[in-house]
Parts: sequence; C-alpha cells; structure tokens
Amino acid sequence: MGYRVVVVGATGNVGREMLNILHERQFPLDDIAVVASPRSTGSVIDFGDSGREIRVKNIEHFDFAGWDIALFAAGSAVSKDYAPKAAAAGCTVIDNSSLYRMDPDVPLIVPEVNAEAIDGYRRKNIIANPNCSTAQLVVALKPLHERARIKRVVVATYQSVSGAGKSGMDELFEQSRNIFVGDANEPVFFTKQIAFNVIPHIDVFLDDGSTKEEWKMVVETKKILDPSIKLTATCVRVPVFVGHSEAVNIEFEDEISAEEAQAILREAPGVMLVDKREDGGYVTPVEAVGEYATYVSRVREDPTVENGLSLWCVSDNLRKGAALNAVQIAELLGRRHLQKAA
Ligand SMILES: NC(=O)C1=CN([C@@H]2O[C@H](COP(=O)(O)OP(=O)(O)OC[C@H]3O[C@@H](n4cnc5c(N)ncnc54)[C@H](OP(=O)(O)O)[C@@H]3O)[C@@H](O)[C@H]2O)C=CC1
Ligand SMILES: N[C@@H](CC(=O)OP(=O)(O)O)C(=O)O
Repeated sequence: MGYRVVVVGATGNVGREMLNILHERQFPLDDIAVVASPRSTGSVIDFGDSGREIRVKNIEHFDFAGWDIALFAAGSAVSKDYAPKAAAAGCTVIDNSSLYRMDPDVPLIVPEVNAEAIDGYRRKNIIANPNCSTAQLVVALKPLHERARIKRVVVATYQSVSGAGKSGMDELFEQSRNIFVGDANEPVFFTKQIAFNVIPHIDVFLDDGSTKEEWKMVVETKKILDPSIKLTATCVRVPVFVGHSEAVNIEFEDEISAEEAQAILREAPGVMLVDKREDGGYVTPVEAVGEYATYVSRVREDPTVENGLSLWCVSDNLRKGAALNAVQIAELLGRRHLQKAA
C-alpha cells in the first residue's frame, strides 16, 4: 500500500523535478495528481521517464480530501491560499515556498540535518522545505558543527538563474543569444543584464541593506542547525542555468584541521567530497546538475582566524535545494509517521 500524492506547481522547474525524483526513487505511490494554474489545465506532463503522462488539473477546482501528501512548489501566494485548505482536508503539506519556514508551528526540515524536528508537523499539518542556498549549506555544515562547534560562517553564493524559475532561465537564454547576434538585450525579469554578468541582488532589499535571500540564509540556518551560529551572506545571481555554488568560510570553537574536515565530510550523509588540489579536482555547477549530492571541494585552513576553514560547496538547486529535499521529507514522514507503505 502506498500514498496518494499531489504535486502543486507541477509544470514548473521544481514541480517537474519532483515528478522525476518521485519516479527515480520509486516513492511508494497509490495515485498521483499534478496541479497548476488554470493556464496549464488539461496539458499533459511526463511522470519522469516512466513513459506515463499525467493530465494537469486546475488548482481552483482541486479537492485535497483523500490525498495523503501535497508537495507545493508554486510560490508563496499559492501556498497561502491553498496549503491551509489541503492541511485541513487531512493532506500533509510539504511546502517549498518561504511562507511557513519561520513559523514556530511548522518544522523546517533537511533530513540529513534535523530529521527528528519533523515530529512537530501535526500542529499545522505543514512541513517547510528550506531555501535552496540554505539546504546545501547546512548539509555541509552539520557534520563539521558536530565535531568542532561552528561559531560564525561567512558565505558568498553564486546562484543559478533556475532559482528564479522558468522566467529566469528564459531571460539568460534570450539575452545570451541576443548579445551574441547583436540584438537588443534589455533586462526584463532581472534588474540588470544577467548574460555575461553577475548581479549581487536576490529577492527584495531589507532596511539594513541586506537582501531577503541573505536574511533567509541566516534565520533558516539557525532554525535547522543551531540558533547560536552567526552567519553573514552575500547572495549573487550568476549566468549559470542550474546549480548553486557557495564559497564558505567557517570559524569553529574547537581546533579542526583541513585533513580531519575532509575525512568527516567524506563520510557525511548527503555530501560528496571531491577535493584533489589539482587542476579539475573540484566540482562546478554543470557537473552537479541532475545529481542528489551536495559536493564539497577546496577544503583548506584559514590562517587569518583561530580555528578557521574555507570550502567550496555546489549542488543542484532544483534537486537538493527544492525537489529532492521535499521528496526526502515525504519519505521521512512516511517512515516516521504515516507508515502506510509496506
Ligand atoms: N527554484 C528553486 O531553486 C527553488 C524554488 N522554490 C519554490 O518553488 C516555487 C516554484 O519554483 P519554480 O518551479 O522554480 O518556478 P516556476 O516559475 O518554474 O514554476 C511555477 C509553478 O507554479 C505554478 N503556479 C503559478 N501560479 C499559480 C497559481 N496561481 N495557481 C497554481 N499554480 C500556479 C505554475 O503553473 P503554470 O505553469 O500553470 O503557470 C508552475 O507550475 C518558488 O516560487 C519557490 O517558492 C524553493 C526553493 C528553491
Ligand atoms: N531564491 C532562490 C530560489 C527560491 O525560490 O527561494 P525561496 O523559496 O526562498 O523564495 C533563488 O533565487 O535561487
């Protein structure tokens, strides 16, 4: 016996990856529904490479009663309108938007890091999935924190345009083409030219001069990993289609060598250490696409602070940053609470 699962926002970048991953991991399904806006009603989408096509339903007429789990990936406004309805109908919501992440009654889960926190999900019948940049960061930080207690993290992100949805990918593609052939290339979706450029601005500006993306990394890391960790982030959009990268500097309470950190990361759940200290002995976003792992490379001591390390971290933002993590949460929910599948 399996689960009846709904994917909301199934026509988007994250929703499609959810379908791929549910199929790849053979998630125990009794039934699956795919839901999006009225614009997509009636169109068909592939259930991974299973050969099965599923017809898209209109969220406005979808009844969540009788469904076990809904994976939401349609943005905060859709979650605000429909997640409480789904949850009240008895369908557990796993929400990819930022709406519920800091709600004290909603667990914010990265299964490799804080699986036990999922037990609080019954308060609202909603579980939140973190921001893509936070998810990969905490997977890399957790095993190091357990060994040497992290005091402070300084992170600069290099975030791909797929983090901004289909429109972001289209703009990078169109602009690159236009610049190449000498056509006009006015930015429409991003604030400045993204092709052959980088933009130090993701999400809205806050009063203190930081952006909301940067704030999310701070507060989500505290909620998932440890409230005592101090973190400062600079989030940057780069002309990469898929795969977020992060340059991370970490200050620990206790002494830890680069060699020991490498040994710990080599064994850590969700992490793949690729760190050869030679040409090509590190991972780039293009190589992380379609993979599950959070790749860590370039682990080295930082002699400018006491007990400091620097490292490079890369992951597929549509997978570990969104769809994979959401499916892992569904698997965890099944194992720990629903226990329907054999
Ligand atoms: N991309 C990433 O790295 C991450 C994304 N997320 C979250 O996932 C969400 C989706 O991201 P992404 O897939 O990249 O975005 P896309 O723009 O690629 O897709 C958006 C999806 O939402 C659907 N949608 C939009 N408006 C409505 C509506 N009114 N009612 C029902 N469905 C609607 C769209 O359906 P239609 O095709 O019919 O318009 C589409 O399926 C984000 O907004 C964010 O909250 C979270 C973490 C990381
Ligand atoms: N903000 C991320 C993706 C995303 O949707 O994040 P959030 O769910 O926190 O709004 C990016 O642009 O790369």
